[in-house]
Amino acid sequence: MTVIRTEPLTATAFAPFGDVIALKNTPDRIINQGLCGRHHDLARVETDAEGRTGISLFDAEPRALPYRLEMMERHPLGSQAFLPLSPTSFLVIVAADAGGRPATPRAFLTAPGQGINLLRNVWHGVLTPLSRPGLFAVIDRIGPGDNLEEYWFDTPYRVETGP
Ligand SMILES: NC(=O)N[C@@H](O)C(=O)O
Ligand code: NI
Repeated sequence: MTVIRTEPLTATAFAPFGDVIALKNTPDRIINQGLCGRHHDLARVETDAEGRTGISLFDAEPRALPYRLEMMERHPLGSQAFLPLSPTSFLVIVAADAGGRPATPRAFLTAPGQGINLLRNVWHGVLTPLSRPGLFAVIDRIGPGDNLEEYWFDTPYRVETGP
């Protein structure tokens, strides 16, 4: 089984796949009579003309490392963002496309509280919390058509904690 080692999630490393959603060092705007910092426009939310962007809640069972990666998926019609509703770290697995299937995956561990936005049609593992509660706000495309493509690996990968 091929081993994938986790990397810390950074905006630069994740840029080809999407956005890291986290507080900036300083807010873009101070609003609400000076009582709130707005950290503005942090993610590239995408949808097709037939769809709309919706907000859902996912209550997911936690998994553990080492993690057996058997399948990756992508959403050809829109982006998908995951915002943890608790200060927990979760596992984010992504891959470039290689002729209609995932290339070698990369696995990132979020810092507690970091969220992510996956760009349209980016291969990814399903939401993978590593502790309870696995409660996330999910912002993604709602609409007609098939917005889910799955790829099942002949041989699973084993995702382990990085060096
Ligand atoms: N299927 C679904 O709504 N969730 C997945 O897309 C996922 O990325 O977890
Ligand atoms: Ni998804």
